[in-house]
Amino acid sequence: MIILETHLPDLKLIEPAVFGDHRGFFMESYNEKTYQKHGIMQTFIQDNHSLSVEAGVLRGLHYQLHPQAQTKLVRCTAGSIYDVVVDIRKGSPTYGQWQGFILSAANKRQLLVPQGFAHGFCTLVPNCEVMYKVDALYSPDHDRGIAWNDPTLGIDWPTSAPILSDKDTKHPMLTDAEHNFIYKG
Ligand SMILES: Cc1cn([C@H]2C[C@H](O)[C@@H](COP(=O)(O)OP(=O)(O)O[C@H]3O[C@@H](C)C(=O)[C@@H](O)[C@H]3O)O2)c(=O)[nH]c1=O
Repeated sequence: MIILETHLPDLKLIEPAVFGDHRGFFMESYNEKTYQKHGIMQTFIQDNHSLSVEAGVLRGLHYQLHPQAQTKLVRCTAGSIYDVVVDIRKGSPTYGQWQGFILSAANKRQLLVPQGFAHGFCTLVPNCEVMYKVDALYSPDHDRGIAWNDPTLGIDWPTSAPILSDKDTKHPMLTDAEHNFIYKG
């Protein structure tokens, strides 16, 4: 397993070890001891799985407030997505900056999205399945979002006319969004 550093502090891109043979492949998608050896100390307590049927489905940008803030370990197990995170930690040297990554069933890359980041993705092909572990339970009362098309963020999404949930059409811009994350350095 290899950890690739990113432009945003604490955000990690992970390339798991994949053992291919004539049958296909085997990989550990999570191993507590191995991940802890690489500094990923979170205790994951919920697994999520979504299917997006069409290309151009955009889910995001989402986060949960403290005390239900979530670290997410995200991967794409079918198809290919453009996965985007935005640093919304007050005092962070990269506050308001975003970075995007292609996660796919083929590249098997995982993104460790720390607490204090808004997260979203856009599907690049039909029938994308995304699976992710989180270290705090889902809490609708703490669930928040930022507009995917906030012009101050300027995210370069693969489409300008995505397929959205009703909820995702109504999020505020970052400057108006409620967020209570502090960058700890
Ligand atoms: C996120 C979530 C949703 N739900 C329910 C609420 C709702 O009825 C239905 C669909 O929820 P949503 O529309 O919020 O699903 P979705 O838009 O896929 O939300 C997800 O988007 C990505 C980008 C993330 O980062 C995730 O943390 C999560 O926010 O599933 C749960 O029961 N548990 C959960 O953990």
